[in-house]
Amino acid sequence: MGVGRRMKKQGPPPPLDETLFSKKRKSAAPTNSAIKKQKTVNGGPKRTANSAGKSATKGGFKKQQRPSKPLKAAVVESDESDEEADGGVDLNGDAIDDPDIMEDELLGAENLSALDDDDDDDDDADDFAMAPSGSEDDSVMDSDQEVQQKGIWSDDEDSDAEEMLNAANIAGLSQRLDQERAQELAENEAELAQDALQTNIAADLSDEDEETRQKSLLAPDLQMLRTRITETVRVLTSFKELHDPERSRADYTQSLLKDVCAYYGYSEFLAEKLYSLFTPQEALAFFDANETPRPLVIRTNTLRTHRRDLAHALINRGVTLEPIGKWSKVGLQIFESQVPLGATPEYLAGHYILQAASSFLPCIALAPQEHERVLDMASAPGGKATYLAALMRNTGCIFANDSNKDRAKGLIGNIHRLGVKNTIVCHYSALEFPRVMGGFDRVMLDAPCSGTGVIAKDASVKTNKTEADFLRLPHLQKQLLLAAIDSVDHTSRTGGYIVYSTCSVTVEENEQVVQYALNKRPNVKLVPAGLSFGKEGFTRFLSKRFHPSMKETRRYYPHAYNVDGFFVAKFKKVGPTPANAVKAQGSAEDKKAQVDGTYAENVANIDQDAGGAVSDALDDGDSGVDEFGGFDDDEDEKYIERSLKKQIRRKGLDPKASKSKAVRALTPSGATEKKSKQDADDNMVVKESKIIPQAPSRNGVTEVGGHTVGSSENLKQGKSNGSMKKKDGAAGARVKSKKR
Ligand SMILES: C[S@@+](CC[C@H](N)C(=O)[O-])C[C@H]1O[C@@H](n2cnc3c(N)ncnc32)[C@H](O)[C@@H]1O
Repeated sequence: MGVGRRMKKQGPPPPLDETLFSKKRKSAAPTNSAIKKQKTVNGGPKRTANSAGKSATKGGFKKQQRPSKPLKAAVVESDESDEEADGGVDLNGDAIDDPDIMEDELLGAENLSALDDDDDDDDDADDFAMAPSGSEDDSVMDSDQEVQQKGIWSDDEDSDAEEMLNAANIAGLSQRLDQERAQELAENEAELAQDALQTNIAADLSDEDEETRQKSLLAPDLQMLRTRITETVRVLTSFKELHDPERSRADYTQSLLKDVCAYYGYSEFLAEKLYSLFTPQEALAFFDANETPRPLVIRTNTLRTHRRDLAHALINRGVTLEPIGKWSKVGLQIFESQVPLGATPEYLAGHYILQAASSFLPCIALAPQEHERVLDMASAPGGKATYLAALMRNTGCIFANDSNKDRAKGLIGNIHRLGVKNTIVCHYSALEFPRVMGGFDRVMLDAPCSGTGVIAKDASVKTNKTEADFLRLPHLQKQLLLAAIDSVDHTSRTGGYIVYSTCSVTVEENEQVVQYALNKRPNVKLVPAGLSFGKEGFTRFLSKRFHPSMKETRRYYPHAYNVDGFFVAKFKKVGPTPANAVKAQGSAEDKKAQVDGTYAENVANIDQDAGGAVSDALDDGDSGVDEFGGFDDDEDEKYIERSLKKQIRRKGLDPKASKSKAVRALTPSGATEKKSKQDADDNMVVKESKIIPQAPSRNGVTEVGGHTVGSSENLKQGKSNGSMKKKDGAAGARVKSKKR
């Protein structure tokens, strides 16, 4: 520890021995020689300050000399000296106003008592020097006296000094003191550095664990991390040529993910999840893009103005802008603005709304027509609902629903400001549709999601999403999507469409949800979203396989299009809702689970319920399954054959040898149908939390992240095989009696 700190911590000076100063006090300022002498005494211990004991001389001297006010006036230039002098005054009973001084005093008092307890301390000399001169301990006095003899002026010196002191040499002296002060500080620094070094040496740097621990305490070297990330990505991209033979791809990937977490601040869990969506190079671009905000975009409200007029008005206010691209006739990208865009007269008059470009996409995909009846299931704060109203030119009727009443208030504000007149706001849980209302021409489900597409807007997503979120959210999304599908009127002359969107890029919240809906509602199919750009949805992801039509869905990434990450899927409802499907939605269990947050735990159970409900509908062979129309028998045949071959292979038989059998299986003979029934039942087991080995489904939608579920194939079987009714006798009976 440096001299300066030691001196501070040594505490307040002892009470003055007035006999030593009585004459000085009366005299004028100390003479130059007196000051010189003092500095000599001060300087000595400073230069040998590395030794703790030696600093005692300095301490003893300083503390005793400072209270002499003339000396202070003439000599004391440094803050430290000031403090110490004041401290001395304070200890003698003067009032303390300066909290720093108070702290010094307290520290000093502590140190004094500590030193009292520690007779063996090297600093004994200090203690003694600091001790009141009236101490009874002779040895203490000796030590103290020695110091005093060095530091205290004699009367002769005093008078010499007085003669020599003048204004000029005070200035010179002051300068020298400054230099000495600077030197002292430098020495202190050096001593501190030395101390720190010694501490490190004592910590045994050779110990690897300790080294790692020390490293982890340091701020990451971002430049080094960045270089390593780039280098690892380079190796992973050309692995064969560039990899170190000692290291596997998994090694490189693990080290890359670790660096990504340190560099960008992701949890390991999320970094891995997002990384798995891309090639290493693209993943890096994605992570980078999440570090910069997307362009600010406004949507022209065509219910109030035209984009050109709005652009002129804003340019006149000092806004630099341009159209966002050919794909939108209403978007304007803002580059610079002299005015707050949320408070311009045009904004207040409802000529535009601040809306991310990617959030236009689901509305363009839904493409509502004038005079239609549209449901926006989760609509607050209304960016999309008000766009739908504009696309419909304020005709027809939009039900803008959101379960969150507070958010619905914001929605109402936007509806008023933008002059929307065809919209009714409600706040049900969307799970309650279509029991609340159904028969819509189109339904928009912009689902609540994890927000992995908008990390640039909300960096907390990097760390606050857990595995439970990716069970809970997809479960809710699946149930909401079934509700959306069931709320549409498949006989709508102009519509019959559902758009599902999220601002997340994870497969769990997108393709898996869509696949679930395809499996549970064979009366819908994916159709082109009508969007001029965007990447195709995954038809396979890791070990998962999705329906080929998944390529009709669209993915948006910040690094690819400079828009928020988004997902859009468009369905066409081609058949009626299964008879018992509505029962599955908004069930008592669903609501309870939603309220008490037990979705994750109940996922398997609830899903089975839902599966049961679907199978109810499927079971009834006579319940007009044909109404589910839109199935392609030829296409199904292909899948059925493939599935049967797989089964044969699993049994250890040669599928080629058994080809005739497999082909026979395609004919609806009783035996094969029974087997098929068994497969269908197996496939109805839906458990998200477990991967259950299952027989493949036979509509081409084989395994979906460990689920296998009912399919169009089941429907046909249900029709031709009355035994399926047994699965839910009650449901079957009910539909049957209705038919009769
Ligand atoms: C992504 S935001 C919707 C944004 C909105 N579509 C827009 O463009 O302004 C998701 C919304 O879903 C709502 N939500 C969550 N769970 C819901 C449920 N069970 N039923 C209805 N709305 C729900 C949330 O309150 C939230 O406002």
